[in-house]
Amino acid sequence: MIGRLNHVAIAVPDLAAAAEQYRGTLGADVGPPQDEPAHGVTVIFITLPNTKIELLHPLGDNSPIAGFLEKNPSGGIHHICYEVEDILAARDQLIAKGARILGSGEPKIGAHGKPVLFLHPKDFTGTLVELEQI
Ligand SMILES: CC[C@H](C(=O)O)C(=O)SCCNC(=O)CCNC(=O)[C@H](O)C(C)(C)COP(=O)(O)OP(=O)(O)OC[C@H]1O[C@@H](n2cnc3c(N)ncnc32)[C@H](O)[C@@H]1OP(=O)(O)O
Ligand SMILES: [Co+2]
Repeated sequence: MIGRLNHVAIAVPDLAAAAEQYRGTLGADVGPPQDEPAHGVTVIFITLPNTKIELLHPLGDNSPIAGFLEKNPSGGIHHICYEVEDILAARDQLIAKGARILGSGEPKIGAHGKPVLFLHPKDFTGTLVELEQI
């Protein structure tokens, strides 16, 4: 079911400072900020040779990552995103195996313009898993 690692997401308290750390200190290829109001975040993608890092910062009053940053004020790894070929088929298989899909259960369009879903962290060894259809 899951394929390539699409990205590892890091929630950060200061997006500009984190971007400069990756650009200036780590010499990485850092993209521009992208507001994603439907997801309650602003994201910056960092392109690596074999995957991406997604820097996340809350956007708006009801960001789903606000609680995470309250518990982790310095920031931290927030989720991991795997690629799938058919997100609805993957969802239905996961539900049949007892996994919980977060939100309405219907995919939303993510930062790459592709459908994404999130799986409950308690079902996957304390790790928030995102699936992105490629
Ligand atoms: C623009 C799209 C972009 C893309 O890649 O395309 C994105 O990635 S958008 C990213 C932002 N959106 C989401 O994260 C959506 C899914 N997330 C959620 O719905 C929430 O964050 C949720 C439900 C996972 C957690 O919400 P909240 O922290 O408010 O709830 P709780 O405090 O009740 O947490 C329940 C339980 O889960 C633990 N938890 C929370 N976040 C994480 C995490 N990132 N990794 C691991 N565990 C997490 C939390 O500590 C609670 O555990 P407990 O033992 O009960 O304390
Ligand atoms: Co993501």
